[in-house]
Amino acid sequence: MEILTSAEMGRTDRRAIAKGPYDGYGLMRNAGASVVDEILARFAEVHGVDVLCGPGNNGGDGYVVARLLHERGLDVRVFASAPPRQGSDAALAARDCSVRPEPLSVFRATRERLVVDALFGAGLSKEIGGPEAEAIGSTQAAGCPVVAVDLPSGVSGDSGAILGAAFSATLTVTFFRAKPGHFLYPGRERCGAIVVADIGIAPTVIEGAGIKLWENGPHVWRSDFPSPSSQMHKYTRGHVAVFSGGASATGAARLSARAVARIGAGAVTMLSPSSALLVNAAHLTSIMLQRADTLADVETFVANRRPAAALLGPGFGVGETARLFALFLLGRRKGDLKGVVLDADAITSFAEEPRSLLERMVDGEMPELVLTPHAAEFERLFPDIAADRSLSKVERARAAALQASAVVLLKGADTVVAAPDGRAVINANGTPYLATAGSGDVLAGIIAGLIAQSMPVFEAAAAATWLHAEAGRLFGPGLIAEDLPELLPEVLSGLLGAS
Ligand SMILES: NC(=O)C1=CN([C@@H]2O[C@H](COP(=O)(O)OP(=O)(O)OC[C@H]3O[C@@H](n4cnc5c(N)ncnc54)[C@H](O)[C@@H]3O)[C@@H](O)[C@H]2O)[C@@H](O)CC1
Ligand SMILES: [K+]
Repeated sequence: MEILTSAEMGRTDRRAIAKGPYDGYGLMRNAGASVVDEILARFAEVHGVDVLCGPGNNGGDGYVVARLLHERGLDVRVFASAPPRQGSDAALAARDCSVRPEPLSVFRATRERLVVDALFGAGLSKEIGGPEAEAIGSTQAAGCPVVAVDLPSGVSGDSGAILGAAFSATLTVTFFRAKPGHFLYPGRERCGAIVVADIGIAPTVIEGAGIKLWENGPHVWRSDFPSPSSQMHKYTRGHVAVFSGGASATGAARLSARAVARIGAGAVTMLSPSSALLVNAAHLTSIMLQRADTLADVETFVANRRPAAALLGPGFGVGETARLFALFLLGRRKGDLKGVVLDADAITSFAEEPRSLLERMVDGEMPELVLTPHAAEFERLFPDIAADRSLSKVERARAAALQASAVVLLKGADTVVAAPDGRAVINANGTPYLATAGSGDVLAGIIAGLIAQSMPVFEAAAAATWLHAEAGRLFGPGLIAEDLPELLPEVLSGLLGAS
């Protein structure tokens, strides 16, 4: 489940070759064979295949595919953009392929034939132009199925960015492990279905290689996931403070509070300004309500009731009060308050003076901080990182996490969660139905609820992202944010086993 950058994959290939049993050409033959297996399984009705080969090892994989399909009696044509470098594995693969290559410039896609894209993979180093761009255009116009070898050519394996132009594949077969570009947009939508094929590289080859990026899923955080024991009472199951906005903006915090409760925290207190007490009281049942207008009110509450986690931001309003409350919470000791989740308005409140937030960590004894920005909020808090177009979404989240000594959850269809120590996950189980008002408030509540139950913060944020997306998928069309907390029990049953 690790995700490897191009450089990490290159090192892995070299290490695997050094360890054996496969040499470079052996791995290439396995790679080509795995692509052929997928083609035969999924495109049984196709009789004509056009294999487009680039000059590097991605093209080498293409020659293997062409040879194997030709040996099975399919009508195969090969179009090469340039010959492989002499002495390379790709040159061996081209030598062993009896289909004579034609120049890429004569290639015209037709609707009936399958295109195998083996122009560029991990080695894509500049914008695509010339005959390669024309081949992409012709394929797109024909609307024929496309199987991409390793990556759709034009998609950066490291960032998912499109360099000039890119194929839109029906299927992408990649090798050993997925790459960031398979999960990060816009690359992700160019990949079609993704198959990660075993090409004979032992998983032990990456042990000790310092891989710190994973596809998000229970394998990353399941062992830290809370499960209540019979000795617990409600406060040892975690008490969360959720801050409400004013009288006309209380819904967001109530959505958060509901999610905190549903994810298993033992108790939730809504801290509400006087102006909103009646509105909140009218809508809350098991969730406790406490008046909190001033910092003194919050101080008294925290001292007396000692919440394990706090969530500030949803519907709260942007301004001085949010900054004051946030900095007070972050100034506690970790022994008293495990973590603080700052979302939405609480993030925007620091846009004018981010330093007070980003430099708050004076020692490791302070509460952990989780920031949950969407792209615009991220840009407000981390303008320099957001402006650096050379960084992938994973690198942006990591840089921000390091700068803020916080777990940063950078939202989107490809949400990334990063920790200050460089660990990161990309989430891939989302659904477009999650893009609905209040969805983020629920997510923030799930995170706070898990932190209160003593889950480490990075794992809590990653787990919350995955559970939230599972709930969204479970509901499907017609989803509104109110549905999400109510679906958590079913998602949790699936995760924990209904016992
Ligand atoms: N032993 C290995 O290392 C293995 C590698 N494999 C394949 O090898 C691929 C990586 O091979 P390479 O590192 O040779 O890289 P690629 O084959 O992806 O591309 C490198 C070549 O393309 C040229 N190039 C890059 N961008 C270009 C552009 N925009 N326009 C024109 N030319 C451009 C480069 O100058 C270089 O000649 C993987 O994606 C995978 O498909 C697999 O065969 C498995 C084993
Ligand atoms: K490719």
